[in-house]
Amino acid sequence: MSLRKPPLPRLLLNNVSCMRNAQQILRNANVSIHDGGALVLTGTNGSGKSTFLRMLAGFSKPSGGEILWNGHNITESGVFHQYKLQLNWVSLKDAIQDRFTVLDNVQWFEVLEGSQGKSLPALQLMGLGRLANEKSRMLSMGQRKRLQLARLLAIDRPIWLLDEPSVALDDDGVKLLEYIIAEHRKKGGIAIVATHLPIKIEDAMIMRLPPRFPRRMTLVDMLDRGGPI
Ligand SMILES: Nc1ncnc2c1ncn2[C@@H]1O[C@H](COP(=O)(O)OP(=O)(O)OP(=O)(O)O)[C@@H](O)[C@H]1O
Repeated sequence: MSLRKPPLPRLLLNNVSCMRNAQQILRNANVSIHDGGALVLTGTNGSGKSTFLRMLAGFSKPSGGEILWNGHNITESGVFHQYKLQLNWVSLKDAIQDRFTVLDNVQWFEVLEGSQGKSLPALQLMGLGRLANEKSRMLSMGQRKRLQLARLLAIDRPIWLLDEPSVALDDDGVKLLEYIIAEHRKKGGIAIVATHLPIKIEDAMIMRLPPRFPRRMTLVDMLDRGGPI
């Protein structure tokens, strides 16, 4: 009989609670994420998905409990310094400089990371190869999102925090997103995805955040009932 201990989860949320504007978003959550794992956050608009991701990125502290990376609390300054280098973040703010080329907008991040040679292949995979030398202001919303996803590939960090990564993507774009998440996980990477759109992520843990406010009748309900507005 083996007495070997099971491996530590790479990320562990230990009894974590989270507040925003003095309102509870998350209460006593316990989640373990191992290498290759995925967590999908769902919930209505304003339920706190982005807030939760920001907390995981260390931009805010849990109001209770602790977030452990390799068993260490990420809010400790020595740990945070290492932890933040593991993260790759896609948010609705795309940090794209319109006057730079598409390639520059990826390469700049790659250079900061101290690597080279991955930006163009990443853009090609995301279907933007032929636009690489165009100014970024030429890009459509979906193409801007594809550029953000190319950055994920060019920088190649193990923990991906993706806030609504499929917004503005067409069907092919969503398939590419699903593909790169699956490939990232095969290499042992972790994907944490906040979304209210369906994205196929195999064997993902799903965490549904409760609505922050009691639901009142909305315009959509009134239209469904066919009643007067
Ligand atoms: N910059 C901010 N300052 C103060 N409060 C904020 C800020 N951004 C969001 N909030 C509040 O925090 C709550 C959670 O917002 P959050 O953006 O985390 O929700 P979400 O689930 O990601 O929403 P959505 O689906 O609309 O993107 C919201 O109800 C909002 O009122």
